[in-house]
Amino acid sequence: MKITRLHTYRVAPRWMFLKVETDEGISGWGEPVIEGRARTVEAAVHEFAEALVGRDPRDINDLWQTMYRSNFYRGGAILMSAIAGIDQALWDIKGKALGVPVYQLLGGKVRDRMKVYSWVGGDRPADIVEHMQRLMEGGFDTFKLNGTEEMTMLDSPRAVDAAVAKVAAVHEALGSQVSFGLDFHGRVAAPMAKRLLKELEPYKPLFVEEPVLAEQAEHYPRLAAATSIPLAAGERMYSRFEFKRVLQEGGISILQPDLSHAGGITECHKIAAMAEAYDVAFAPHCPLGPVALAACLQVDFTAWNAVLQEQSMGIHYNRDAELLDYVVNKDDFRIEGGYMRALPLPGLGVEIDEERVVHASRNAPDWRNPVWRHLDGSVAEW
Ligand SMILES: O=C(O)C(=O)C[C@@H](O)[C@H](O)CO
Ligand SMILES: [Mg+2]
Repeated sequence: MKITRLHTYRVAPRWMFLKVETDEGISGWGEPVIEGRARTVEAAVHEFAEALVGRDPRDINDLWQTMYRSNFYRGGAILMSAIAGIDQALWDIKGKALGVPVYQLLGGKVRDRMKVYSWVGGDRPADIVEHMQRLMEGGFDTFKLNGTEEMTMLDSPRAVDAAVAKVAAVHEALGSQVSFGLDFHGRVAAPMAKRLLKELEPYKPLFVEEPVLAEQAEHYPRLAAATSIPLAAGERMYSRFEFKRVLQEGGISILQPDLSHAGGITECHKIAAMAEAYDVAFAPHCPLGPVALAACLQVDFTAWNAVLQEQSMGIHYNRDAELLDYVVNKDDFRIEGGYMRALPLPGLGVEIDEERVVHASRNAPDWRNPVWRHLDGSVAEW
């Protein structure tokens, strides 16, 4: 079997799909994208394509190592996202060629269903309790929300109180009916993170995500020593070689690699195993589309330490298109009691509506993340 062509399709809301075609009529889908830099990742995918066309797509390990190591300058968000989407498509092809879902190729399932959570509250957390109550009717009991809005490096007790008050309102209204993670989203500097974590302790958040920016990872152990709240991170780390340092230094209890940013199934399956060796949980980041989610689930069902899966249905980023819009069988991602089942079809297990993808790619938006500013006019972490 040989790879013949790679097609990329940028689509709303801010995703990109990759279709890898072969000379045997089997095609595989991937989702290589960095939110806000889709065109840059697209260029990287097509540069990788130069060395992929003509190769056997089933040689996944050699293709992964070659894509990674053939670049003197390697790693990082763009190249690892391009490799991630290509890797997903290669696994999709291999599973389809063998007639089995990817989780079978990774050794089979360790669980019957996978716990998922939903975002609430948007960029500036609001109407959180009502939003959670609506989603609880659909079976969700686990959520994630942004922990703060803009926060300066030395913000006022008033700003801390405002952030904590939103969480206190959830705790007062819903108590132990729900679990929720708080995403600090890298908006908080270390001094403020320490104060916020202390003030949030009484409300027992399930975890605090990106308590500081990934480039401030040396603070994770110090922050963890000051709180009982499990700390989570990973969406802005892109390979085993970054995650190994976080595991060695400690402080992070939940690793959240993104299967469309951290090298794909091949890499994240290894990251999950590394995390397990350090007694660290695995909870893939996935605010993206159906191919990314399918790839996550394939790994989730084979990783004993997989605890939670993010999915983007209803997320505040999904303007103009939703997760199921590009999926033929909407039932693929059915949520029952807050859980998803394994995808039984061969490959990644999801059938992409190619006609819908091609149509949507004709007027794809160039999504950019907001640029926030503090009151003094300086740029704020979004
Ligand atoms: O889902 C999450 O945990 C996020 O932090 C959202 C962020 O990753 C945006 O997708 C960036 O554009
Ligand atoms: Mg996040």
